[in-house]
Amino acid sequence: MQPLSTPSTGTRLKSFIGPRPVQNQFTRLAAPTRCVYRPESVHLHNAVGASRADWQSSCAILASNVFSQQQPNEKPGAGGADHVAAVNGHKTSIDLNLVPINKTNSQPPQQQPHAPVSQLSKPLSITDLSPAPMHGSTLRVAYQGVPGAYSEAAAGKAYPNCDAIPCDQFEVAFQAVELWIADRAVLPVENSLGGSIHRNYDLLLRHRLHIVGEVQMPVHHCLLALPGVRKEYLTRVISHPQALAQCEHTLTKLGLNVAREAVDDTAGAAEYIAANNLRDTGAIASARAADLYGMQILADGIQDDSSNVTRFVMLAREPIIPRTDRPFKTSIVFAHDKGTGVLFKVLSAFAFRNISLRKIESRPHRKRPIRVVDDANVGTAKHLEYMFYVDFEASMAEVRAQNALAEVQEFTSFLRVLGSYPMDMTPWCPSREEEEQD
Ligand SMILES: O=C(O)C(=O)C[C@]1(C(=O)O)C=C[C@@H](O)C=C1
Repeated sequence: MQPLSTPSTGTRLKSFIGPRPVQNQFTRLAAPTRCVYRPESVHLHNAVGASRADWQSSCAILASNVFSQQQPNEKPGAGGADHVAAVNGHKTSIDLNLVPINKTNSQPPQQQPHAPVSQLSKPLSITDLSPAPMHGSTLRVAYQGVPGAYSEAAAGKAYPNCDAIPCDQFEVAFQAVELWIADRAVLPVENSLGGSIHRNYDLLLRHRLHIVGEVQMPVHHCLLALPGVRKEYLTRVISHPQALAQCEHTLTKLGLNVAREAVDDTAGAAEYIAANNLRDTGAIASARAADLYGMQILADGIQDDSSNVTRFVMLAREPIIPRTDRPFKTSIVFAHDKGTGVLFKVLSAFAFRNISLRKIESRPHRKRPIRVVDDANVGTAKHLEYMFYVDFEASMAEVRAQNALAEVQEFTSFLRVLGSYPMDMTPWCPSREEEEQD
């Protein structure tokens, strides 16, 4: 991909979190578009504190899609709602009036209550998942970092030929989409070596964007320095904290006696060294960053594991219509007030429907960090409260997923669907190191 910069700003977007300056590039850009578009920005799902009724209506909207998507012979997962009611002793989704399961599944196709196939609009195609931008030009995709960052490459993989818009913080990328400066954001959520990028989990909850896709990218790190600098001259190595974590052991094995310092992004580290002519400092970044900022590669493939991969999510203002003709993943976040075995019950809502869970993450509940528990015999105890993020392998267009969520709703005080989106099924690409060995 050619070097990209913000088409409209020519520079990286900066945050205006906290007191806003009277005028800067960001506010100048944001103000007119915000007035025009904000009222039209309708969201199916709600942020923290959303009522149950709101969520139910969101779920009902998603549920209505199932009638145009569901194949006549599709059944919910083995051990459907009836089975769950018997095992868990909780109400099934039939009581919640979300999906009339019995009718849908027991009647022959011609008697089903939903629209006949002939009445359906034309089949959805891949372009429905990545609709053309409203303004009719190239899709604008916000990412965190500067050109040469892995996130920029992920934006290019998710949306080939997009205009990638560099942002100096994750939160700015969220804001860029919310304020219509960008059409999408592509942000990292987890890495095979470094684990979850918690900041983005927290931001997903604080903002109202929807996950509309995911891409997984092999991450191949290099140790960069200014031309002529040798490894022995380095006293520190700077990079994104995830990149430092992913190369921790290799840096030691290289015999580098260096301080490790975290900066905002990998390519930004290379840019900083070049801009300040720092001959004692190395950067962990991509080979493309070396090209862009005139750095030399001192060591190639320095990640601790050659199968180092980062998963990115694509975010948009509106959700996509979930489908059943390809593997989908759904991401939810929930909290519960109290109760015994709530987590077990929630997870069993998926297990009994044969829905595989891909990931569970818990984060401290910002609004209620601590709960005081009165226990007459023992005294007052304090528990941390958590938000739970779960990714499961099913589409919200599937009856079994809707029923699972209807049941989860019974146990939780807050539930939000972050997105139902196609899974990245791209065959694994070996890293350059592995290719060379073949
Ligand atoms: O700094 C970058 O280049 C990024 O794109 C960020 C980021 C991350 O946040 O995890 C992305 C992929 C790699 O895992 C390392 C860093």
